[in-house]
Amino acid sequence: MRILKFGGSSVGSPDALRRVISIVESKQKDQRIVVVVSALRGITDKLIETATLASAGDDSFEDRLNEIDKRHIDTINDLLPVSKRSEVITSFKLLLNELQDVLQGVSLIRELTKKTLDFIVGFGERFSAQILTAALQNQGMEALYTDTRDLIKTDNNFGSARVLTAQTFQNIRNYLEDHNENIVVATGFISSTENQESTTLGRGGSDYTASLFGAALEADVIEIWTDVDGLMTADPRKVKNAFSVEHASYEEAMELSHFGARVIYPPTIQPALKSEIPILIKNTFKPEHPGTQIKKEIKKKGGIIRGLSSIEDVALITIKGSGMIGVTGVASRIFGALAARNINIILITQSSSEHTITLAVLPEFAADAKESISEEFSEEFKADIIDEIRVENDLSIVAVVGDNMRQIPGIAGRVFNALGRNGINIVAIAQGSSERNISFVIDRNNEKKAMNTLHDAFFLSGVKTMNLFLVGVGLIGSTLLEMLSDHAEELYKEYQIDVNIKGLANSRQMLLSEESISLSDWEDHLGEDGKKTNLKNFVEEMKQMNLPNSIFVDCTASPELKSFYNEILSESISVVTPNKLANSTSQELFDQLHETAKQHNAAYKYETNVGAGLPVIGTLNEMVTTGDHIHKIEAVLSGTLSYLFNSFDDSVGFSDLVMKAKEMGYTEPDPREDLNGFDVGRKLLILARVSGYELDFDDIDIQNLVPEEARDTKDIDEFFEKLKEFDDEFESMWKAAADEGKKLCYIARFENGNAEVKLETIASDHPFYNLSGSDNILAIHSSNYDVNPLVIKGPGAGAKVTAAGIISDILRVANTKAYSNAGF
Ligand SMILES: NC(=O)c1ccc[n+]([C@@H]2O[C@H](COP(=O)([O-])OP(=O)(O)OC[C@H]3O[C@@H](n4cnc5c(N)ncnc54)[C@H](O)[C@@H]3O)[C@@H](O)[C@H]2O)c1
Ligand SMILES: N[C@@H](CCO)C(=O)O
Ligand code: NA
Repeated sequence: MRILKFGGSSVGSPDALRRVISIVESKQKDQRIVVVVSALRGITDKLIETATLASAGDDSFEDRLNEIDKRHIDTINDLLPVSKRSEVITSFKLLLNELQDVLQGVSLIRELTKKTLDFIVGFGERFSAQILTAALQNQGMEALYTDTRDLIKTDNNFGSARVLTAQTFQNIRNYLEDHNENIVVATGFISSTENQESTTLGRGGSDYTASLFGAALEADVIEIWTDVDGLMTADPRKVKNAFSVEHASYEEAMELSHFGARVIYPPTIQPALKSEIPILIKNTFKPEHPGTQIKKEIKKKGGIIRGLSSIEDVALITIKGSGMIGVTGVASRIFGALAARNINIILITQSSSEHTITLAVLPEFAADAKESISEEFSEEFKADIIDEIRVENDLSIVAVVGDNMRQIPGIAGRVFNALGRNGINIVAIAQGSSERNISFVIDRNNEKKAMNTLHDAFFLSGVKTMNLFLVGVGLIGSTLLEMLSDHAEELYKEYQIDVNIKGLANSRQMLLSEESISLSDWEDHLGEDGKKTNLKNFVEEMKQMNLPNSIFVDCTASPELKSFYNEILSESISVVTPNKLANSTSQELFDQLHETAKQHNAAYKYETNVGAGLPVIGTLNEMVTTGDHIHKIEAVLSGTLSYLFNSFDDSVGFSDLVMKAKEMGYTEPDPREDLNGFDVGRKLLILARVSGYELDFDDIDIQNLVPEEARDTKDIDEFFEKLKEFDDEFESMWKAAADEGKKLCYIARFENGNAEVKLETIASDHPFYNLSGSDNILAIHSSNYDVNPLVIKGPGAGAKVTAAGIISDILRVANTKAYSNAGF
């Protein structure tokens, strides 16, 4: 014996119904089956709406009724050949007339009791079961229409009646004995009292019906057919990466359902659980998918955590008082007081000192709950044993669920570590008494973020989803996007990192999107869907999106962005930047950004500030944190200037060479920044600060190579024109050096707190003499590198090397930030 239950979506359209028919056909061949059906999708709601309109005396309830009529007639016409229609249409119309009479009555007396509403909504299942029965018969199957109000008996708690199980089970067994049909088509959701008054089984009622049949008939399995692949690891509307689990225990399924997983509701499992009948969740639209099997004992495989669930909106009530210490029965008195008002406690925690008890309830019960507790403890209030009962709103509960959690220590630690790394503050924690769940209360606006963070941490076997917000899509920014696109697969395979672009901006337009922005046609997307750029709004929207593992990338050369970094880092959003301006203004800002990053578990990475992709900042950091002392740094830090002096000969003018450097992507957007030594000065300043020295830009002695007359040129074109006039001057400078077998070299030097950047003439025995192309070189003298300095050398400018350096920073953030799933 097998029970099959089809929910509203499975009988939502004639096409869906045809699928149901073929599933039923394949199952009934070698055994008897019970098919439980819900109303056609949307019909239950429509019936409620119709009844409500009628009770308000609004005649438009007739229109709704006509819609209900048409929907069913259309379904019948679509499913059955003309010759078979009249019989089922006749019985449908009879039912519809009955419904119309009741509605008319409701409309006349302007009153809709729960009892009447139960009677009215029950029509949905009666309609659908009749139609399905006729359609199965039409395919040559032996199907029997069954009105379950004759079998399932309840008390008279209309709206959500309690089942009288013994009598119900007996009725079901007798019924199946008295009939021979191979397929029993039963109306889900509906039942009746012993006086034959219609009742309904409440939320998830049709599942309950199926479960009752299963238990009564000791079925081999209860199959719940729906429109998803089974019980999911999390609500897929909240967690994009959620997937269906193959197995779950009854308890796990209930814990997950308790917190709102919509596939199955707790009471519906009870009868099956008691009789240990397996439940199979299947997808009507993908019958080949294995779905989820729910049974008593599940093999201890497939992870510790079964799933995550959440309640989006709860209120927290905290009862505080020193007098509660050691007083027994406080908790049970609270339970009693709330139970007396039918208030369900979702979660309860007690601080270890027992000074406070915190409990969560649905927000609509908060005021009532506070009142009932105040009344219960009025004496204690007077005696100052209890000082305060506080209500907090706009909170969510997230629960991590899994049977195996009991045996494995440290799950709670992992949970809170992952949340902490994403700046999610926890208001209260409770380990369920079953030890199958750890629940915690957080701000409501962090719910989705927390779910995604934990899902990544526990289910994605190491895959880290990084969310990027990129401002600046010029040379470096667009090269970064191109490289991310080219290497996406590799990043995923080799590093288990999934990079998603969630925001883009240039100086004109900006675009933020919950859907990841395509790496291949971001340009069109930004152009077509972008809004006018406003950095404040960009940052605000990014914060609102509140995604886990977010990184803000500044690929502009603009001084504007640095003022947002601190705010961004305080939101636990990491910052990765090739833009040097934040680190090279005040020492105060430099210190503040590092401090904020530390405080909020965010990363602040700027390896490409110096030497593009060369590992300069990382190396210095490593040296300093391992206790080394940096004494002196001597370096060539400008890719542009290195290139200019390495490539100079008499075949090309200096200004043309600068133009070439710009075309090669070595220069700053404004090449005057390279030639005036500011770019190098900034880099030296950053190196000194990273080495632990306090220094300001003004402390650096900088030699400006831009001729006086070309400094205040109004734009870059005019600058190049002016610069041309000095080609001869630069050439003779170069010639003078070359004649002596020497080279020009723009050197940055930091020693004993003194910093200078200037053009020098170096001989062939100088270690910097053999540089080529855009090479940078650094000689770092420290306590550990005493005799010979540590030398770092290589290409120090260019779009590709810089973008690669930014990707390395992103990988570093991913590795420190997203909590990987290694070992679980
Ligand atoms: N070229 C290199 O080798 C190299 C190496 C290391 C670091 N960098 C740094 O990379 C950064 C980017 O350089 P680039 O050559 O790509 O510059 P670019 O001029 O080509 O691009 C800058 C981008 O930033 C945008 N932008 C500018 N101001 C903005 C604002 N206020 N708001 C929003 N968007 C704004 C522009 O629209 C453009 O998309 C610079 O800070 C540079 O110092 C470059
Ligand atoms: N304009 C810079 C880019 C690297 O920061 C240079 O030439 O070195
Ligand atoms: Na670097």
